[in-house]
Amino acid sequence: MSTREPLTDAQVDQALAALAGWARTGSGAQAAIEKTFRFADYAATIAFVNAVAAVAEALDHHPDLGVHWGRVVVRYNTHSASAVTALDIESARRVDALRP
Ligand SMILES: C[C@H](O)[C@H](O)[C@H]1CNC2=NC(N)=NC(=O)C2=N1
Repeated sequence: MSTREPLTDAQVDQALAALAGWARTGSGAQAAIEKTFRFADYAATIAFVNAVAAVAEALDHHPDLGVHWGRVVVRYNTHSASAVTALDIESARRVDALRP
């Protein structure tokens, strides 16, 4: 199965059980996965954003990012599928791996 095929809400929830801090928002065509990361200062915040951008370019799969002082909200879904897909889950794993 392609990594850009839609996952059901139940499949998304099952995959997220292994990913700390990630949650599904919405369901069906509105489903996305989201996690908030916190940082001690703005420089660390932006360094993380740049690292996430590098992951996104490497996978050709790009999250919505909410960038705030000391806080970044990372949100993935697959636009072309109007769904959460295995590629979103893999992206979440790679973003988690950026943090010690
Ligand atoms: C041409 C390129 O592969 C597509 O536009 C990619 C780029 N990044 C993407 N990112 C996300 N989140 N969903 C997509 O469907 C998507 N499509």
